[in-house]
Amino acid sequence: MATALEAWYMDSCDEEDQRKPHRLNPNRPVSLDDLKKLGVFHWKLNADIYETDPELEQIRKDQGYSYMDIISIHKDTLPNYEEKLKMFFEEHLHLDDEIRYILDGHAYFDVRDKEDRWIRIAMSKGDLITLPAGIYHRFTLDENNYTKAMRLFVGEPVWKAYNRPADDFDVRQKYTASLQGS
Ligand SMILES: CSCCC(=O)/C(O)=C/O
Ligand SMILES: [Fe+2]
Repeated sequence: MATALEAWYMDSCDEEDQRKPHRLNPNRPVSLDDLKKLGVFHWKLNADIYETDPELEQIRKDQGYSYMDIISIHKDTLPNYEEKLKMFFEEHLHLDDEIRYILDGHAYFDVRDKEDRWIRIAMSKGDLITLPAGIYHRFTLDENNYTKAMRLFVGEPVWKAYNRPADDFDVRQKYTASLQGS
């Protein structure tokens, strides 16, 4: 039985290990509907059949995700592992949507809500998530220190990240405008 995606408001993790859950006490869960209001969408798929999965094929067709590759994030497989993890955890935005499908292992995506508070999204095998262009976010492994993820993209991929502050980009202004009234 697939477990639902879990997300929660974070405590401050300034000094402490970023890989810990960093829940508030008491926990303050965030629903899939709350995430949708921020432009964050989720699908649960069967990652055991990702190479032939018709559901994944349909999503790629519907959303125009023409590009895909697979990244394995582990100290033994990812060149410049420490440096990359540090970079992924810097608060940033992209000019395009970020689309990631977890094929194995675990990871956290943190996104800012409308009031600039951090929400932590726990990703595990079978979770496909899309973060909208212009949202401030960051990424980390959890305490298992491993994930394998499919990266999807519309057209030729652009991985460039703009660290905060990046408020002058059109994409950021469009994103914040899209939150008004949501
Ligand atoms: C799971 S892919 C590595 C993380 C990444 O590419 C990114 O932009 C995180 O925000
Ligand atoms: Fe990113």
